[in-house]
Amino acid sequence: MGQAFRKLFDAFFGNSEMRVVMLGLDAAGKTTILYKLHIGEVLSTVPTIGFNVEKVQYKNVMFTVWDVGGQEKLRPLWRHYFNNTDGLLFVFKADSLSLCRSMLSIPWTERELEKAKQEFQAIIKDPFMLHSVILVFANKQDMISAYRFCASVVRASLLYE
Ligand SMILES: Nc1nc2c(ncn2[C@@H]2O[C@H](COP(=O)(O)OP(=O)(O)OP(=O)(O)O)[C@@H](O)[C@H]2O)c(=O)[nH]1
Ligand SMILES: [Mg+2]
Repeated sequence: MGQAFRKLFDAFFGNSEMRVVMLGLDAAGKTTILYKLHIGEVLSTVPTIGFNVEKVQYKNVMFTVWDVGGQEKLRPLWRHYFNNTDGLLFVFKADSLSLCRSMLSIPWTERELEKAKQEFQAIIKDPFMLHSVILVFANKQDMISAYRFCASVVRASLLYE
């Protein structure tokens, strides 16, 4: 996880203040990531109603990171966070079980991944987001267990795409 954030942060390097908005479907892990970045610990979370915002210092850059609730009823509010945003961190659940279900065409997870893709595409088409740096973060990859082989096949095909 650290490497991916380091790359995002390096892309910004040279500026002193940056605004990042973190979006993704509910339970993707956004708030967990926010506090891991902020205090270096994994805290227990509750679903975000509204937003959390924290400042994260990396080298000479101060990032203001907005973590916005991802529940369906809250998604129409995402666009209010787009203005003046330098970076988008889009988080989706890439635990192996979800990916394997998707690969094996089990409908519930397919819809979830498809929904995440649709939401992501809508965000990056918004005029306020056209010049934002984007990082898409495949979270929950620690949840592998028996699905390891299936997951690596899915990951390989995602990378290929
Ligand atoms: N195994 C595992 N669990 C994770 C990971 N990241 C988050 N979780 C768990 O997933 C659940 C949801 O995490 P949150 O950070 O609250 O999710 P969120 O994206 O902020 O959800 P909303 O606020 O509803 O949009 C929590 O129980 C977390 O502990 C991860 O990388 N691995
Ligand atoms: Mg949250």
